[in-house]
Amino acid sequence: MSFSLPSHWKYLSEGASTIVLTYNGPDSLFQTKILRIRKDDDSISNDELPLLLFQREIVPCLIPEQHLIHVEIISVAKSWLESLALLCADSRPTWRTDKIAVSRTEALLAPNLVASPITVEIKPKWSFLKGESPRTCRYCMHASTRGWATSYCPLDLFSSSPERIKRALYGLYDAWAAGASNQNNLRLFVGGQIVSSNTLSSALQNNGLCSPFLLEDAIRQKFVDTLHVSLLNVESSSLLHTLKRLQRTLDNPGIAALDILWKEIFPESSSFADGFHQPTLDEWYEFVKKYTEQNSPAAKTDAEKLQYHMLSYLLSATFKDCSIMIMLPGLLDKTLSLPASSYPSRIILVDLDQKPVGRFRKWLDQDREILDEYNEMVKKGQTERKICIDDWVR
Ligand SMILES: O=P(O)(O)O[C@@H]1[C@@H](OP(=O)(O)O)[C@H](OP(=O)(O)O)[C@H](O)[C@H](OP(=O)(O)O)[C@H]1OP(=O)(O)O
Ligand SMILES: Nc1ncnc2c1ncn2[C@@H]1O[C@H](COP(=O)(O)OP(=O)(O)OP(=O)(O)O)[C@@H](O)[C@H]1O
Repeated sequence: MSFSLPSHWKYLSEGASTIVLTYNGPDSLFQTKILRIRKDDDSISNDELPLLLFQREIVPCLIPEQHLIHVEIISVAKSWLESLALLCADSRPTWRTDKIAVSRTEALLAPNLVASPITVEIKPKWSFLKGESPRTCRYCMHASTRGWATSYCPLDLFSSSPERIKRALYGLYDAWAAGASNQNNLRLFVGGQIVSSNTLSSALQNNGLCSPFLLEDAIRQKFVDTLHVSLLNVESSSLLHTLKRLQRTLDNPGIAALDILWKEIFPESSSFADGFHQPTLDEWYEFVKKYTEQNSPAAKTDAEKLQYHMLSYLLSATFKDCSIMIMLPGLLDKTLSLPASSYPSRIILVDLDQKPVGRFRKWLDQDREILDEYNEMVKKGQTERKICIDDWVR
């Protein structure tokens, strides 16, 4: 990256582990790319290769290629990252206090998915009901315990009912429009820039995507209708169904059951998953082969069974935390010549990083905490128990 100036990169967005920038310089090599750089975190390794190989070799065994992007590794220098960190400091949300990991020597380049007239990013989260909480889904409990005002339920988004999908989209839009910036389930990009509810209307107008006379409520309606058509399209429905199946089946038998299994096999172990190593690429291959083969022989020993379920849960965590980027040619409009079949132009999954094994303990504790806290809130009358409907039939 030495030939690209840090000032050519513009902050776009970020998650818990990475910051993403778009290119605004003269080099055509980067003009269609984003740069994804890591923050100081509990990442699985100091170099990007294991993450890249996981995305290139393992994920495509489970997700059709047309919903994936090709990611490349590039070298970065410490001074270059330090300059970049300074340049993007003011653009970052104030509540993200973590820093760019300037000592890392590699970053990722990926196709820029927000270059469409409109890109919608949905982070759908968990699509299923868990045994420990047979009525309220994990997302809805977690949102309540965090004091989030939202009517979005992932089980609606992943349902087979067009009405429920529409309800989920209104829920996502309304929470986003209320400006809760730490609610990360919906992000909108217009003309390559991230937009807020305050800037949406002007961004749409400036990009010739809506008339100046369209009121806020009409934009909301049009936006939800456009997204609804896009998600009901065969390719999108099939992707949502695949994601739902992977999340659910890979999570089986669940983190609490895994903890029990762990204790049975390692009674001397001080803590759940303590000493469990990050799977190698070969171990991932072997796992995916067994998972995808219908008639694979059952694990022979308890240790093999544990290894299988640990990898399975680790992989489920990736799919429970990924985001969907939906690229749109504009807002659906009967006066435009574009047929409904052009919505979306593409639908891609991002953030398919391999999760670090150090998270197992966090996941076990967090699930318990969310469940206990939510039950307590219901008991104290601080919230009414939400009933989420899981319509999974295979
Ligand atoms: O545990 P969760 O469900 O809160 O998920 C975390 C996310 O929180 P969310 O609930 O989406 O606000 C969290 O997102 P935010 O920081 O809230 O944007 C991260 O995605 C985190 O994963 P990672 O650190 O990037 O590997 C996510 O952690 P993992 O559970 O995937 O380890
Ligand atoms: N290829 C891409 N093109 C455009 N924008 C992208 C692309 N990949 C990621 N982004 C944006 O950057 C943000 C952060 O990326 P990503 O989700 O991969 O980071 P993360 O730190 O792993 O996030 P999380 O906290 O959700 O796990 C995304 O939410 C999205 O807005």
